[in-house]
Amino acid sequence: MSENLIEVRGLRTQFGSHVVHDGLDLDLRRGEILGVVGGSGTGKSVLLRTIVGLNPPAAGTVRVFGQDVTALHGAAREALERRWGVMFQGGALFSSLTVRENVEVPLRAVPGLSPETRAGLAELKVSMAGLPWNANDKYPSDLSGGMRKRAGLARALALDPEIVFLDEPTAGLDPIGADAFDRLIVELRDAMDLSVFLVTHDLDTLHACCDRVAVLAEKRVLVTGTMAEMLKVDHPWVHEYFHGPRARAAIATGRSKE
Ligand SMILES: Nc1ncnc2c1ncn2[C@@H]1O[C@H](COP(=O)(O)OP(=O)(O)OP(=O)(O)O)[C@@H](O)[C@H]1O
Repeated sequence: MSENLIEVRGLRTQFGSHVVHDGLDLDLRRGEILGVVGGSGTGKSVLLRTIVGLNPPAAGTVRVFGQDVTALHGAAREALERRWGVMFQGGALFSSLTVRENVEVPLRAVPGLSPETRAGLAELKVSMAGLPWNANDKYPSDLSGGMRKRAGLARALALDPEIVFLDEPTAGLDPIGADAFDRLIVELRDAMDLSVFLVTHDLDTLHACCDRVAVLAEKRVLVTGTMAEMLKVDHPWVHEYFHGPRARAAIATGRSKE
């Protein structure tokens, strides 16, 4: 059985009296691309933010690489954070920095890197994210939405992470751009031995990339499994999502892993 890099157990998250998650369990296995889906507002982004320690849970445990995220502080916490990269929705780039400088931000935490080495490493990640050489000196405002997402991905890869968190990477992309991004995710997973936590609404992405899917509903992970297993789940939202017209269109494109 493969090792779990992330283990969430009995998670409760809430804002005031608004309970977002209650009794949520989730695993991310080493080497897999896990798609996290659910209706709008079911707490996919909050779950991502909670796992990376940006949102303290009200109850439950979040273990990443076997360590309790909420219990670590200082240097131990920073060391853990260096083992993952996050691509937030919209890229979350610094608008006053060029693409290269944005990717250099996480590298500044690495002691002993000369400015030239840091710039070289950043340029390598920009290239791995599929951006042309001349993108390095551009500002986020000079880039298309798809290029901004690739720049956000390059920054997430800056420290050679073991886990990458992607929040709706294909949202807002045209179908060709989204297709290319899906392929890039799989290529990078294979090339860099990544494990990927991927929040998405995009059924094409689930078909093209994901080894397993976790469905958020009723404040928890209602079901986890392969796409084939999702088709057999007898729950109204899950059935509608995986059998609706968009699901049929995604299957018809023939990009399915299976
Ligand atoms: N900082 C916050 N303060 C208060 N409520 C919040 C905060 N962040 C998120 N929420 C609420 O938590 C719920 C889940 O939000 P979240 O963004 O995780 O949903 P989502 O499943 O990612 O939605 P979508 O698919 O629309 O992006 C929403 O009702 C949202 O309003």
